[in-house]
Amino acid sequence: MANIIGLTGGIASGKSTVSSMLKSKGFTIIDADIAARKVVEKGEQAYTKIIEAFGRTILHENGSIDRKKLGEIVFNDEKKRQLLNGIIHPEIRACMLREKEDAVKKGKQTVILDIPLLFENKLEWMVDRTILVYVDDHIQLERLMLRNHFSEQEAKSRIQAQMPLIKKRALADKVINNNGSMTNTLKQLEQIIHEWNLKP
Ligand SMILES: CC(C)(COP(=O)(O)OP(=O)(O)OC[C@H]1O[C@@H](n2cnc3c(N)ncnc32)[C@H](O)[C@@H]1O)[C@@H](O)C(=O)NCCC(=O)NCCS
Ligand SMILES: Nc1ncnc2c1ncn2[C@@H]1O[C@H](COP(=O)(O)OP(=O)(O)OP(=O)(O)O)[C@@H](O)[C@H]1O
Repeated sequence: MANIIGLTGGIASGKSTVSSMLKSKGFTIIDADIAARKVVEKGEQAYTKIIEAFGRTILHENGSIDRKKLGEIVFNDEKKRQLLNGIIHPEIRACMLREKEDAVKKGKQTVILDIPLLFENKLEWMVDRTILVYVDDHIQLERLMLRNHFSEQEAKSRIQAQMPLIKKRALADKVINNNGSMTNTLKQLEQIIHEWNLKP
């Protein structure tokens, strides 16, 4: 039986950083943000539904979805965000479950599902155990502004679209505190791998 681990956190809390560490140890990662990009490629079902719902003004000239434009709309309007979520989330889940099954069939002993909205969307059923990558609010805000070149307002509207990390802490099986150095984060991750006896 493979171990299915849910890796979650908040925007810019450090999930990709932790998932890179896991990848370099040979673990298989299935990333919801990557699935979200695949399922909206030109010609996919969700692509057509998004145009029907949001109009052609959210497209680049080449017909692909302008993520910056769509992001500005949905992170400033909860109803529109829910409209997008309703279109895209079922497709993301189906895509991730297919990839997970493929990995299990290939004999992987552990499969990591990196899902930012795992707790918001009550997706605990998809995984056996959960790891939360946590940071304090002010560090999350700083790192998000720095990484995405967002204004404070832009960063806050994205953070506020998610369940506060402090609430997620209470729901996770393990918490990695990513306030400190990457080395410190790696140490905490290695402790969990050891404790849960995870093998790629
Ligand atoms: C709105 C979109 C086009 C913005 O694209 P952009 O390239 O700027 O951001 P990206 O997709 O890399 O997401 C970055 C982070 O934003 C957060 N986020 C994205 N979508 C949402 C959402 N609907 N609600 C809350 N947080 C979200 C996540 O923490 C994610 O890791 C895109 O995020 C999207 O299609 N979102 C809907 C799908 C979704 O919920 N994805 C999250 C993973 S399930
Ligand atoms: N321990 C750390 N010390 C300093 N900077 C860090 C640390 N961990 C992550 N970062 C930086 O913070 C930013 C956010 O980290 P990362 O991209 O891993 O978060 P994420 O949770 O995957 O974000 P998102 O879900 O929004 O893509 C990145 O620029 C990353 O390099």
